[in-house]
Amino acid sequence: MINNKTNYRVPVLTIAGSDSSGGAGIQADLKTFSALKTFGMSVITAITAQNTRGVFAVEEISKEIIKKQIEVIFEDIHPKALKIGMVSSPDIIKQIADTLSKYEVNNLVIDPVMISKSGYSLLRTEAKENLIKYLIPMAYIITPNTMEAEEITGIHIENLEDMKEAAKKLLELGPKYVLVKGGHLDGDAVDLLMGDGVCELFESKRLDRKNTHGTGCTLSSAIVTQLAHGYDVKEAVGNSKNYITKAIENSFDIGHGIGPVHHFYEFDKGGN
Ligand SMILES: Nc1ncnc2c1ncn2[C@@H]1O[C@H](COP(=O)(O)OP(=O)(O)O)[C@@H](O)[C@H]1O
Ligand SMILES: Cc1ncc(COP(=O)(O)O)c(N)n1
Repeated sequence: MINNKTNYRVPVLTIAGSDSSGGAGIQADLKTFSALKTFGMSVITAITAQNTRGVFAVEEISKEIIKKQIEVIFEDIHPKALKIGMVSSPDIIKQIADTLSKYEVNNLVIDPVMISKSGYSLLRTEAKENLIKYLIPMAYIITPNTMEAEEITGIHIENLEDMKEAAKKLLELGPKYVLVKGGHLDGDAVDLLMGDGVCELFESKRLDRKNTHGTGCTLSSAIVTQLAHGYDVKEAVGNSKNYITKAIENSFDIGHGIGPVHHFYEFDKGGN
């Protein structure tokens, strides 16, 4: 995954919420960006008071400062790839879409975060419509888990066939590719990539681990880094699936609830 395409100076961006306990959200994104040898930047959309046991409060950031953060980044350090994670309100979603539309946006990964592993709603009910109408059509790739794919498409997902049906419906909303993550189904952890003539499965053994806080954030951030390094969509998803599998395998107990996955910062001579 780290080879002559790696360039530690490649700028990447996350637009997401802060997780005070460091396992998910902006913190997971920046850790992944660093571990996968890119220069991470952030636009914070909300502050959550969160730990491994749950989310206890959420305060949304004003849409004016969200707009300003995006503008000053794009007018100075143009990201090679970016992701959008937790965005809880319809107004903030619209603001982000309007602001991004002023710039050339490449490699936009959208992780349509809805509910935390601990069961807290991170997307207001009335925000779903704007997510579908304004943000999803701008994406290069969206990465819903099965519950998010169900919520957006109305298709009940129990198996791979259902995942395929949902992926087709999600593509009709406008993103170039869809990765439906099968982490919440029974059996092996199988993710389905679909779009632009591609239909491919990315599989790993299901790991018996309780500490999966931040898996979705980490996977979508890894995809951002691989796109920024110049990999095509299949390589980017494949490399990222390997990274998240290793990160879950090495996840660890910290705190009293659902602990985080492990990020890898080993020195590697492959980059420049
Ligand atoms: N127990 C597990 N063992 C192996 N891989 C897993 C496990 N749980 C999730 N994954 C993988 O982690 C990634 C994130 O998936 P998922 O947990 O479904 O997303 P989210 O965090 O958005 O709910 C996917 O690649 C999924 O297949
Ligand atoms: C700020 C923020 N963003 C995203 C998640 C989802 O992560 P998970 O599903 O692992 O709880 C989270 N818990 N907090």
